[in-house]
Amino acid sequence: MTDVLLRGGHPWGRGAPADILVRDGRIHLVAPGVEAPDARIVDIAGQLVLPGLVEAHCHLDKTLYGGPWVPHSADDTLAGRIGNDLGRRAELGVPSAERIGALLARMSAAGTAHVRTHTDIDPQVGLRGVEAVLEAAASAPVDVRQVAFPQHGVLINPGTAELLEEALKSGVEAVGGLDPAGIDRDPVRHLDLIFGLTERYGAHLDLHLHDGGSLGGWELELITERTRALGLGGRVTVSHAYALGQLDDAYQDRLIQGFAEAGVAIATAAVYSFPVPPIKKLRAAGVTVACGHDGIRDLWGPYGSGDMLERAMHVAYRSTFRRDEDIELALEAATYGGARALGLESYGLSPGDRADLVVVPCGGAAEAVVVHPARTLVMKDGVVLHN
Ligand SMILES: Nc1ccnc(=O)[nH]1
Repeated sequence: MTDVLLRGGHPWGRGAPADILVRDGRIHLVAPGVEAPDARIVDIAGQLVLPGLVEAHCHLDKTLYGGPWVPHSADDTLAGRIGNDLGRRAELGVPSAERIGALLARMSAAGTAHVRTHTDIDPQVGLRGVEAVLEAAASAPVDVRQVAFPQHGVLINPGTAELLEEALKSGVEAVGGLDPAGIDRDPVRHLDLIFGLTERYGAHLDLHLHDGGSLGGWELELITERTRALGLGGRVTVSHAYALGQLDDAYQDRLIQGFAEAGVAIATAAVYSFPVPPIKKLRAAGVTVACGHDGIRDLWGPYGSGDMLERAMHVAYRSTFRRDEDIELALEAATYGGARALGLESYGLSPGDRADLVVVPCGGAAEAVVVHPARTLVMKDGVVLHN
């Protein structure tokens, strides 16, 4: 593999420009004035270099991306969306490895290097979604990790718990959950079940929590307690966590302190009208914050482009961030935060890290988020994919 020398860019966070020499899929050297006569040289003077973007919450298996436009047909309730999804997915050919592949290609072109996707598991679809994602991921220049996701409930949907376990046995790396109270009606049993699977299979856990207000707050307490008691810090993520943004400051602060101590991460998609979790407070307390698109052009909603810089803009905008240092927090969620939530190793812009890189014609992080211009260069494991 030929060495690649990215000349004159600004690696994010370094301040001064530096050349980046890439060798054998890794960052070999980051320094000014690197000489590498045998390397392929790419001049990126004055441009910003970011580590590969991390899509930490999406639903690849549900996507209609790459196919004809499908007008949105669900009503405006969670139950309505779930019912519409169940009723129409077969007719629309969901899950489709071809559609998933089209979306992964788009994500990669926009600089996404790592994806965590929640794949529906239920007695009707079985593990077909898992298989479709695996098939598409096998030929995509993106690392894809799946969450076995009980979209249609666990306790209320007999056979689902067994399928979750089967998915973990087959190598799916994380187990999911869904509104232990609002959907499954028994939060303690739901959480004990999915935490039990997490522990038994050495898995990660990433749970959807739409339940709002004090009910959601109480569920966040139960999640924190279990994470702490089982020593699963760093392996547990709560996705959405709308409740966090709805609670009073004192309760919010208590929950956030608990996440920091127990090692619970928060993933947000900054969706529609629900409050975004308080990212500044979470980060100030040392809690990992990740972000993602949620559904991209599927039966749950028509939006989403696959571009994580654009998604970071939505996160920043919905967080009412205006200052550069605040907007940068959204980019942090789309990069290092996501990497921590997913447990990625060798992620970053230092020698020894995997050479997953994105270059944008911007002076800094905030501009990259707000403008999210076309990518100058995308590199995955040392291979230039797009330049
Ligand atoms: N926001 C969501 C997307 C898909 N499934 C869910 O349960 N929630």
